[in-house]
Amino acid sequence: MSERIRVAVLGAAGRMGSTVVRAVQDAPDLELVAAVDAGADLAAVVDAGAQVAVDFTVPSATEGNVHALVDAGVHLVVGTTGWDDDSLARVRDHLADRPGVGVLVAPNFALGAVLAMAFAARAARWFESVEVIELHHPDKVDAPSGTARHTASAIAAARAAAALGPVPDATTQSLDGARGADVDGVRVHSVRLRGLVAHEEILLGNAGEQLTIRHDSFDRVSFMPGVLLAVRQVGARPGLTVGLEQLLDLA
Ligand SMILES: NC(=O)C1=CN([C@@H]2O[C@H](COP(=O)(O)OP(=O)(O)OC[C@H]3O[C@@H](n4cnc5c(N)ncnc54)[C@H](O)[C@@H]3O)[C@@H](O)[C@H]2O)C=CC1
Ligand SMILES: O=C(O)C1=N[C@H](C(=O)O)C[C@H](O)C1
Repeated sequence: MSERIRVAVLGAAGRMGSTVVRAVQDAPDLELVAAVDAGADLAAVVDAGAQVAVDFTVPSATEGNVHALVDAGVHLVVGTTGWDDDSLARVRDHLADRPGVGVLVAPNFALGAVLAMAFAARAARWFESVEVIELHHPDKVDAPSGTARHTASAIAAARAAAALGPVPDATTQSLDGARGADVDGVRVHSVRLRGLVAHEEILLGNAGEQLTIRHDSFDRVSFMPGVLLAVRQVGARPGLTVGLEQLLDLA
């Protein structure tokens, strides 16, 4: 058997990080060499000889982790949310000075969620109306979800490419937030409910018909095949890759 990929997990005590630790330990071609959480020195990751680090931390920490480990020549798989065009551009610029290092940032590693986003973007040009609803556990720290932002942006881009006008909406809000957040002209609604894990619905409407695309992650194991795929491939993808769809022939 060829050499195992040496993997570090950042945020290892968290809901996702602890699930990734188990998945890496169970994968015969991967070796867990470091599992760190808040307060740990990232030098431990480098000293352990990690080739790939997986980051499931918090939006306020993830970009700093990425820059520090890119400097050390470690490839990164990032699932933490909070990324925007500016922070992604900073990583892209940094990677231009570190040829050979790869960073993959994906808002959702569940294969069904990635497919739902792709289907929604494909369908968007054929519908007058569209709204996105994301539903999560109440311990989630951010809203809207990274997945919902990514979904809405892709839908907006597809609508723009098809020269569709704005989504019709004659409503005046009598209470702020009643119509959800506006992501590139697409309304996004966030539900937080005990018992949920991670769910998304894309509603597409035309006169007399509705298409609903829904994805449910009932358990965090749903994210693991995508995370492990990214760990295995990121070293062969220098530069910045955004979205697991890039690895699934869906982009
Ligand atoms: N891309 C995807 O498929 C998914 C992404 N997520 C995202 O992953 C992130 C983590 O989610 P959860 O695991 O539910 O959160 P969590 O709160 O359970 O875990 C976060 C962990 O990161 C640790 N942490 C904080 N700062 C750190 C630092 N500087 N270095 C190392 N560890 C640090 C915390 O102590 C905690 O243990 C969120 O942004 C969430 O939206 C969650 C599920 C799937
Ligand atoms: O915090 C979560 O749980 C999740 N976060 C990601 C997001 O914000 O899109 C992915 C998934 O929805 C679970």
